[in-house]
Amino acid sequence: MITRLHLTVDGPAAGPVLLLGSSLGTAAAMWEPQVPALAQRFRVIRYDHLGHGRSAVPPGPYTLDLLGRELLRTLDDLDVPWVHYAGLSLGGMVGMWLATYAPDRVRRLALLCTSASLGPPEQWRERAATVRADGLPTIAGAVVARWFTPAFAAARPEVVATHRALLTATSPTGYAACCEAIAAMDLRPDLGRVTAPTLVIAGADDLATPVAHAREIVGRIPQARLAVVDAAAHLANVEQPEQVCRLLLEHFHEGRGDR
Ligand SMILES: O=C(O)CC1=CCC(=O)O1
Repeated sequence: MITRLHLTVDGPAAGPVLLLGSSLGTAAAMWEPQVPALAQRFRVIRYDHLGHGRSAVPPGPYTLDLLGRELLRTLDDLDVPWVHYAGLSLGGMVGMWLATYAPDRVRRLALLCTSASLGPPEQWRERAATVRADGLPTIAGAVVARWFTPAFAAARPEVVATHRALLTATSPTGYAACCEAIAAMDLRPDLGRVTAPTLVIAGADDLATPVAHAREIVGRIPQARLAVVDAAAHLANVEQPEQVCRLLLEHFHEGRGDR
């Protein structure tokens, strides 16, 4: 099977693989602030979720199980036995799925600005219906307002515009189908199966996936610890690029002797 996921690959061919998963309504470009530093040590593979970026857009609804299995098939296609994994928001949800149901494939895990259960489901189904009917520009203002703090948005309007453009370039079909995956998701009961040492990063000002959601994940994954990044909303890796990069490098570098 040829993978349906679009991949962007950087770094040394022989380096340990670090897989990066992006948030709902973005794509590989979301990780630009971290890639140059990460790619010095790791084979960095950024994938676009199904229905996002340059990946295939099958008709929805999707489930976390579908998104996770698609990624697992991609690793099989690439003959990659295990990865380090970092994912933000939807990327973190898929990372939790992978580390829960294929624990041998994930050596170290970083979960950024994410949640194991992000209700209420009706709101996600309504968002999906709105996007299918009226397109992404209808919701872009409200969504992007949660991606950055007001201070950052005022200081860096060009960064906000770049990320808004990622959102509005996303397929409405793919976006809506992923909203339905989030609506139906509850990863909490099985998080105890995760064996990978896990770093959970939360943005102190994240209204989309508040710090309490990060604490819940830390409470359920056996070897997890929390880092809260100040002056950061939902796209914490964009708003505080150096701090997040340092946290990721430390976490994945600590794993150089694992297994
Ligand atoms: O789009 C949002 O409101 C926040 C979000 C939830 C999952 C994700 O990837 O982003």
